[in-house]
Amino acid sequence: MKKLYKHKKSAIFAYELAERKLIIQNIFDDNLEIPLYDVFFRYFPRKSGLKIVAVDENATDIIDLFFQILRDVTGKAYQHSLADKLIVSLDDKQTHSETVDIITKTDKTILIATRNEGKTREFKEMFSQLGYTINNLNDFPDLPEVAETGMTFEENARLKAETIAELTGQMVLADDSGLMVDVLGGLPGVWSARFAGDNATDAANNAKLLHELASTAVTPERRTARFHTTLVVATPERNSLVVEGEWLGAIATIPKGDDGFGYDPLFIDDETGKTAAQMTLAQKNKVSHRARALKKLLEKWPEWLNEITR
Ligand SMILES: O=c1[nH]c(=O)c2ncn([C@@H]3O[C@H](COP(=O)(O)OP(=O)(O)OP(=O)(O)O)[C@@H](O)[C@H]3O)c2[nH]1
Ligand SMILES: [Mg+2]
Repeated sequence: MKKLYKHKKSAIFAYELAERKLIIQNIFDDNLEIPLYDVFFRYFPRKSGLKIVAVDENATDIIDLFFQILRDVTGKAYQHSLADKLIVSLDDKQTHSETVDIITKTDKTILIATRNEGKTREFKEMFSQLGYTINNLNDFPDLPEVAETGMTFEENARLKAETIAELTGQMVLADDSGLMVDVLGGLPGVWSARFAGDNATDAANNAKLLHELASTAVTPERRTARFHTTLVVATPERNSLVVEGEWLGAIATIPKGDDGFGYDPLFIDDETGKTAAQMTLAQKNKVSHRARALKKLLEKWPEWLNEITR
């Protein structure tokens, strides 16, 4: 996509001015480019006038921003005023007078259907850059435990997201994830949290993993593994949005590093040779299975959100 515009103050970029449709994107960090659903709007003429969908931003700010972009992109000094109608003028002549239908969503909180504080910390860091506050199920002690009875990551992520969305009436994001070790035929997989038994600690799961690999006399080349995440976003009234992400690596022979959670001290990143627990939160959030899945989610988000607001 051709980059048309760089906003002077914010890290906002405009792409693709085709069919009178403008998509604004933001830069998530150095590597990840995502549609910024937070400053997302669509501009398309309809019989009844112009429809602008502004999500999670003040609608008039978005309109001001739109005209600033229009001026920069066209090089023309468009002016506008917004009262009952949106009036657009160029060189003191009125060029447009249209009724405006503005839909603004201001809820900047996302409920993550998890009790895992390690996952939550990662989501908080990723979403804070988009101005979102994250809650998890530990903030809602009255909500019931959702049993992970599925045989796949998607089934479990759907169970968590869709059950909690039904119960709360809110938009809910769920993550089902796990470690898949090749020589163990993909185990612990969906059973990663329970590998050493129900309510197992991270230390017990790690010890069990090392034991399994030791007993099969696994050579270093045969210790390949991947982390997998399936994310599901659900609302009571829509089909859920499902994406996944994977991170390739290998299992260490001894734990290394103090950061992260779960199997992080044993998971060696293919690219850097560091364990996930030797990375800072910001480093892990650039390459992890969860970050990759979230990037895909944010790419699909505007279109999916637009279906909801119709
Ligand atoms: O070292 C790790 N770094 C990670 O980045 C990671 N992501 C997932 N995992 C492991 O996989 C289980 C998920 O199981 P899971 O998706 O059912 O989550 P969970 O039961 O812990 O919480 P909830 O979200 O279900 O409430 C977790 O407990 C961890 O053992 C990870 N380990
Ligand atoms: Mg779980």
